[in-house]
Amino acid sequence: MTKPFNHVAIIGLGLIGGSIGLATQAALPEARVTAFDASEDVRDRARQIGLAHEIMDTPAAAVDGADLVVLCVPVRAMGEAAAALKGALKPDAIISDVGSCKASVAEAITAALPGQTVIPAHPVAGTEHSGPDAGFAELFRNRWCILTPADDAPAAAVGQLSDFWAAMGARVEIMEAKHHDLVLAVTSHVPHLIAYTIVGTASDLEDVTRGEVIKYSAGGFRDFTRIAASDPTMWRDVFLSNKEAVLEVLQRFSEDLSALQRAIRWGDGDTLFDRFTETRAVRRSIIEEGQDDARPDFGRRDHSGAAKDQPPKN
Ligand SMILES: NC(=O)c1ccc[n+]([C@@H]2O[C@H](COP(=O)([O-])OP(=O)(O)OC[C@H]3O[C@@H](n4cnc5c(N)ncnc54)[C@H](O)[C@@H]3O)[C@@H](O)[C@H]2O)c1
Ligand SMILES: O=C(O)C(=O)C[C@]1(C(=O)O)C=C[C@@H](O)C=C1
Repeated sequence: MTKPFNHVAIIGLGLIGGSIGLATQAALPEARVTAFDASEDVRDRARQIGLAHEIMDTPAAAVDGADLVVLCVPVRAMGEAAAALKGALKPDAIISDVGSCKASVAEAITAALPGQTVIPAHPVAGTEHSGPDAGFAELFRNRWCILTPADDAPAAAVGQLSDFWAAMGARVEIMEAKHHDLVLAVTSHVPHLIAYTIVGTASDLEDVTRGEVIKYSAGGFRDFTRIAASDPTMWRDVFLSNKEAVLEVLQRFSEDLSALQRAIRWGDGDTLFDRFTETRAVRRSIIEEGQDDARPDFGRRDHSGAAKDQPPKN
């Protein structure tokens, strides 16, 4: 176990920043937690619900004296958020982030803060909700947090950040940034694009079906609508920042979709049956790994902060 951080500063107090604020106060009671958000409304709300010990009105005040700074803003705002900290940081402060893609974010933060130790991270945990009221302390429990340090990153700093995320309840993995971006394009980014597409297509078809699409939506379509309700700013930024990997995975996806289309056209039941058998096995292995708690009702909070539902047992 490395030395825990004495003072954690959070920039951006939405779902992820707010959850880190709550989880840090719960898991590391000795640490001081300060924060800043660019929106005055968010800062006011964050003070009311206690997302940090102190919410400051400037980014410089929030990071003053901090030994860990976590940037929790949309990925294309990371460079600007980092630049706003210039001159206000302790020289030995570790700068991290939670962005959903890593190569472009690492580049932007490192360019904005030359000479500072930057260790990018991505907690692979979230919901379709955003904003300060969406945060909850248990979000990271038993979920992966992927760190993508540069080759020359100080091992002690990587160890300290790993221990911080372990204290948040996460399982920590180290990965190369470009590899992270390809893996997440497959497991998170393209699935979101597919959800946005099918829900958009169904909504366009409403003209033809006169309200029946929404009325009879159940099961599969409902699951897609949950994902397609995710924050537009966050996801616009993810697709534009992880363009190369997303386009590569989409190319493969459209070839596979064409193969299924062809099987349907030619009545090739074996191809369909074999594919669906393979995909069922993927689902079962995810459940066996215990990675199935991001489902629709798990982790939602009512206004008192109490959990509404627990994950159903499989
Ligand atoms: N939502 C998820 O499921 C999820 C999961 C893992 C990682 N992430 C990543 O976490 C980051 C934050 O996502 P979120 O879901 O918490 O978003 P969110 O919309 O809930 O919160 C983002 C906050 O950042 C603030 N902000 C924007 N620009 C700023 C700036 N320059 N300085 C200070 N504050 C600024 C906004 O006012 C907002 O309150 C993103 O990079 C996203 O890719 C999201
Ligand atoms: O559970 C959800 O709603 C999510 O979308 C979470 C999810 C994901 O795709 O797994 C979304 C983006 C993040 O970068 C990490 C996690």
